[in-house]
Amino acid sequence: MPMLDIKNLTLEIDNGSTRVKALDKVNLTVNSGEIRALVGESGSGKSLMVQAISGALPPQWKVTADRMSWHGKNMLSMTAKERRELMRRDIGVVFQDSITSMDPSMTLGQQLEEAIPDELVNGKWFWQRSLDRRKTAINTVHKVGIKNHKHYLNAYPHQVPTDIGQKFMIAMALISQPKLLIADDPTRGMETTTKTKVLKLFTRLNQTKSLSILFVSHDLLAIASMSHTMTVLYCGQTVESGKMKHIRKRPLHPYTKALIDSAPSFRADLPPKSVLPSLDGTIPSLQHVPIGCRLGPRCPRAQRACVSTPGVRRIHDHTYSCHFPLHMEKL
Ligand SMILES: Nc1ncnc2c1ncn2[C@@H]1O[C@H](COP(=O)(O)OP(=O)(O)OP(=O)(O)O)[C@@H](O)[C@H]1O
Repeated sequence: MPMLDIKNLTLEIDNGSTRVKALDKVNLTVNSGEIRALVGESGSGKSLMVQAISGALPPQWKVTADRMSWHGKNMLSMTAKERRELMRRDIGVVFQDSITSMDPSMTLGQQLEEAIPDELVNGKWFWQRSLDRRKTAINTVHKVGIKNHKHYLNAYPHQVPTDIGQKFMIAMALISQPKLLIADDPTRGMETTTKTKVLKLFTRLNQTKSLSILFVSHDLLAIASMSHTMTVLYCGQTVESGKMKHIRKRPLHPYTKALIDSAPSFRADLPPKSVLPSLDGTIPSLQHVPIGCRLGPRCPRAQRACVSTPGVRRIHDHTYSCHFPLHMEKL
C-alpha cells in the first residue's frame, strides 16, 4: 500500500465571479522509501498540489478526490486536529519561499526549537529539555549544511541570505523526523555547489533513514539522478507517471517528451549550440483552459479525439493519459 495515495483529486478555485478547475483529476502516489519527482513547467499546478496535500488552502477552495489517503486513512475525512497532527509528525513540507512566512519577531533558533515535537525531547527537568532542544536544533542545521550555527540560529528571518533561508526551511521540515518530506522547489535560488549538497543530503536521508520524498521541481537535471519515480503535470492534469528510468528512456506522452527534449542535460546526442526543441505556445491561464486534453492546442499529435479528456491508461506501473501516445509500437 502506498504511504500517500491520491486518486482523481480536483481543486476548484472560486474567485467570486468565476470558478476554475486548477487541478483536474490528478493522481499521485508516494511509496515508502521512494523519491518521487513531481515535474511540470511553471503554472502546471505543482505548488497547488503541495498545498492540497498539506491542507493549506483557503477554505472557499473546494478539494474533492476519489481517494486521498495516508497509510490507508482518508485524509479528507480527518478532523482539523488530526490533519494538523499528521502534518506535525509524519509529513514535513518545505513550501516555496516559505522563509517569508516565518515569524519576523523570533530568531530562527527559537522557531526551530519550538517546532521539535515534545515527544522527541529528552530530559526530566526544564533546563535539561531546553538544552536537548538546542542540541537537536544545532544537529539539524549542521545536517542541512549550515555550519555557522551560532550566528544563524540567533538571526531573524530577514537577516539571512536566500540560500541559508532555504536550508533553514529544510531543517524546519526535518526536525520532527517526518516519514515523508515534501519539498517544493527546495533548491530555488541556490548556487550550483549548494544545490548539489542539498540534493546529496536528500539522497542520503532517503538511503540511510528511509525518508520518502516528494520532490517538486521543474529542474529535470536536479531531479533525474536522485528520483526513483516521476509524475508529470501539465496545466493541472496528470499526463504521465512511472519509473524515472522508463519515462526518461521512453516517454509515452507528447508533453513529457517535449519536457525531456527541452532539457539540455537530457540530450547528450545534440551537437553543441543546437537549438533545443520546444512546444509552440505557452501554458494557458486557468480561465482559458481547452476542453478535453489541456495540451491539445500545443500538441503535435493532437487530433479530433483530443477534445475529450483521455482516461488513464496503464502499462505495468507506467500510466499515461493520451489518446495518441508515443512509442506504442515498441512496447
Ligand atoms: N492563489 C491563487 N489564486 C488563483 N490562481 C492561482 C493561485 N495560486 C495559483 N494559481 C494558479 O494555479 C495554476 C497553478 O499554479 P502553481 O503555483 O501550482 O504552479 P506551479 O506548477 O507550482 O508553478 P511554479 O513552478 O512556477 O511554482 C496557475 O495557473 C496559477 O496562476
